[in-house]
Amino acid sequence: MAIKGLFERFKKGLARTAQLFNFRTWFGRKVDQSFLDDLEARLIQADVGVAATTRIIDRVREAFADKTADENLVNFVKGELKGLLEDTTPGVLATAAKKPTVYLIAGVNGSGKTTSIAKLAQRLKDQGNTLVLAACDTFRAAAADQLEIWAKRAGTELVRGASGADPASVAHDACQRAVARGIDILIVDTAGRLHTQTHLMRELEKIRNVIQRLIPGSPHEVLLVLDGTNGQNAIRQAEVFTKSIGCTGVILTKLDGTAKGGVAVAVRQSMKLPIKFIGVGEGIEDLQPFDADTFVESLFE
Ligand SMILES: Nc1nc2c(ncn2[C@@H]2O[C@H](COP(=O)(O)OP(=O)(O)OP(=O)(O)O)[C@@H](O)[C@H]2O)c(=O)[nH]1
Repeated sequence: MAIKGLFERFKKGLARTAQLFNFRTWFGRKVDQSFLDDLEARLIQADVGVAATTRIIDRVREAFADKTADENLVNFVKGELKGLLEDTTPGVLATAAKKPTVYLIAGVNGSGKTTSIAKLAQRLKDQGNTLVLAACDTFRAAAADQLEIWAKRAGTELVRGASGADPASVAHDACQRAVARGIDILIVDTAGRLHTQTHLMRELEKIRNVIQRLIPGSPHEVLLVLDGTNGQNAIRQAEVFTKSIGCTGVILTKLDGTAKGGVAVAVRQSMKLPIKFIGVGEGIEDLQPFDADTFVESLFE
């Protein structure tokens, strides 16, 4: 997508968070303690996180104490946010030297996991890849049904098990099928809720081990889907999942429904996980490669 189109989409999707970054009304104010307190409150409200907020406030104090707030200050804050996001390669996912490439997708129920997989599958298919989707949430038949609908729509194959089947066995079948058919990419959906967290994490580890055994060097990405509207709670989820299955990146969803879009900074800072994609709407085209520059610029529009 052209940069302008991407920018417009980000801008529309991030409009609620952007309301908090409308600092132009503050132009002409003196950068004193009261100004810094107001700036701090906005950053915290946007869920940028305490550590990142403190750093930004300290840096603004250093550079602008007793000056007058103007465009330079806005550009300075933009620069700080971009720096904290440490973006490297927007939306780029690792690929296998020898196919299939495997992406394992995790996240709690309702985070937007299935929808994100559908959007990602469509994107990868449009790029000319062949795909297999594996529905490893065998506890909730509805989850596999939903994925099946999306798979049909995207014209990709789906592997699913009987209700209550061992999720690792579904992963096993999907790996075998992907290898046998010379498929480019296998995307593995997993359950997000079991009766205990320990059980859930153990199941995820088991799936991961099966994939690793059948397709050496995989999974090439373990993507954690986090609901942006959860703000700081998303960080806690990220900690639990990362500890258990070692995530490599994040898909941050539902940023269009929240003023807490600053959580992208908090996730990047506290978890050191790159944000690969963001969800800025329910449409299939609303999963966009995360780009720190575009993200920050659209917050200040
Ligand atoms: N506004 C908005 N809605 C989204 C976005 N991503 C997902 N959703 C919606 O969030 C709801 C939950 O998404 P699912 O994909 O079903 O979530 P899940 O994590 O797979 O949850 P289960 O299906 O319960 O396992 C759906 O109504 C999606 O349309 C987004 O970026 N923006």
